[in-house]
Amino acid sequence: MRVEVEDLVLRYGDVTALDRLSFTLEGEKIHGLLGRNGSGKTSLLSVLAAFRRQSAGTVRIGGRPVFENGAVTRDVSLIRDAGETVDLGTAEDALYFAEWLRPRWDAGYARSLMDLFGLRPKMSVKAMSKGQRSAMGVVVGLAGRAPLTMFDESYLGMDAPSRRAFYDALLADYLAHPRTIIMSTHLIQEFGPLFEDVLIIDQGRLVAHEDSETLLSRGTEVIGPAAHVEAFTTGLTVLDQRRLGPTSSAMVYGELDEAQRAKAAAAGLELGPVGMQELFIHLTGGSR
Ligand SMILES: Nc1ncnc2c1ncn2[C@@H]1O[C@H](COP(=O)(O)OP(=O)(O)OP(=O)(O)O)[C@@H](O)[C@H]1O
Repeated sequence: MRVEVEDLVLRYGDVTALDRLSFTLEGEKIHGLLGRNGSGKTSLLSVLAAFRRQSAGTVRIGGRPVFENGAVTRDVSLIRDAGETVDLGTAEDALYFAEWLRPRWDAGYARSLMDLFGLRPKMSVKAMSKGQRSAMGVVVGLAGRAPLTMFDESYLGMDAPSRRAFYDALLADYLAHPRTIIMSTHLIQEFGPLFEDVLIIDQGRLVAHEDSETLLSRGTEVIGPAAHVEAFTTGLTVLDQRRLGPTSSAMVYGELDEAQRAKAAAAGLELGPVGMQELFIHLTGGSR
């Protein structure tokens, strides 16, 4: 599902939550949406799902405007952090309601996901714990198979085994039924390996949009004798530096060319990868 966002602005009174965002998502991929608290992730997903109308700019999904357009919103699903179910009735009622709203609903798959997360059909939705509500949301999001499916920190309250189950189920179902998935998360180390493409926003603006491989290739860890590390990294963007006795390690940002790699090898330096989380911290300005 093609998602085109152009000069998107969303204001809440005096607060500009999205500030002229532009990007295009193409093909069926799992996209990671990363940003610090208050950076505008929920605001962006809410506009894509037509829960909110933008203040300015355009949003097209599958080439069509999304707001108040039932033909498009049927194909779009946003699961927010506390799940996406009404507080009335039982889990079974919630599934019935979800099926009614979602044309690609797979009832058998929904039942098997309920089992996976230990949810019983007769459970009252109101009495569910935070993690159970999130799991219920994940069931609705996955079994709905919407061509554009978005999860906004949908795992909140879920324990580590349940999050792992969500990760595995999402990946398996995406491979069996490719679709466009956007997932916002603060758990970058945990969910980062799922992302083929990453969008990073900060204060309502886009600071990076790249495939994960390219993004990761911009960071390198340089390890070796302190004086050699220092000489090698002079003039480079150093994100972080640590020293342990005579050895030092520096994290540098920016792709290294062949000549630089050869120079590092000649100086006895080891070059290694940097994690997505470190790059994210750098791109969004470190501590404020
Ligand atoms: N209903 C609202 N009314 C007024 N301001 C709002 C409203 N919702 C969000 N904001 C503001 O808009 C900005 C973006 O908020 P948003 O919830 O989109 O961020 P987020 O990236 O999802 O944050 P988090 O990671 O903390 O969930 C923030 O400054 C927030 O205070």
